[in-house]
Amino acid sequence: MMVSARGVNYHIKVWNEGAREVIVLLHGFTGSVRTWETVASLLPTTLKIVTVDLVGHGKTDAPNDPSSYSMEEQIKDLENLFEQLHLTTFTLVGYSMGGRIALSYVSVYPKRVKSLILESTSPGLKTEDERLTRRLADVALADKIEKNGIVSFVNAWENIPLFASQKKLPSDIQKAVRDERLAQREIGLANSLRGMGTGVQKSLWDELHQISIPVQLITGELDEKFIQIAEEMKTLLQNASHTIIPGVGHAIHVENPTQFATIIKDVYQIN
Ligand SMILES: C=C(O[C@H]1C=C[C@H](C(=O)CCC(=O)O)[C@@H](C(=O)O)[C@@H]1O)C(=O)O
Repeated sequence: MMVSARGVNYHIKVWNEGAREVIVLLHGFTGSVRTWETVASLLPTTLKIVTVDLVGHGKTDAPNDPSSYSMEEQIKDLENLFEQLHLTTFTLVGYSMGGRIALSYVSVYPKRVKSLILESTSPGLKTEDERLTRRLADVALADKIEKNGIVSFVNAWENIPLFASQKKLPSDIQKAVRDERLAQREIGLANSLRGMGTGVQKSLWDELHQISIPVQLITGELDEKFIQIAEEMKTLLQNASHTIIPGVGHAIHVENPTQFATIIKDVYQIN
């Protein structure tokens, strides 16, 4: 379905519409609702699964103005969408960029979220120096995406060290990830980096202690950088656990969807 917020038309996919318990899943950079198809197929029909193509991604509009992609505008849109969809309470799941958005959403709009599951993500960067350096890198990448096109970008992106562990996956799974990325629009990815890249968003490190709901931090054993980030986040959050999934890297839901689905089912005490 398409739902409009602030004049941005969002594509939303829902499984099990009539179910009572609700979970909302937010994909990462270069992702879409397709990200969650395998995990959704492993979850029970008693769980309503709501997935959103974030601004500039999937079938959601990709505005030309980078300011439409700010974290503040994205979480405001999500609140608008959740209101329109009558989602009163749910568990919110975010992968990577989607995790940064989930954390940002909860920090501003806490009332709907019963618990958080954060996969391979961060609360932003602590210092202005780090943010400036990252902003420059992300803007350069954004310009490169627009100059060289989506195929060139995906060829490079799928080969960054963060995704090395995905090379051992079956070719059909690797192809599904690649096809999902190739289906993106250059303007959408470029403006996503410019508007809500890791270096653009404000740091939430000093706000983590205010989050009282249960937070499950999940990282892959092969993803050292985000293991360390999760370990530090855990010390600052009021009610957090950190699970390291053996033998996988950054995209746990891609590399071990069964384990990822089990973590979700455990939240709802579903066997
Ligand atoms: C490379 C780094 O940061 C990027 C990596 C992961 C994030 C993401 O959402 C990627 C999802 C995917 O392609 O599977 C992305 C983000 O948070 O926006 C980061 O730009 C890094 O080393 O931090």
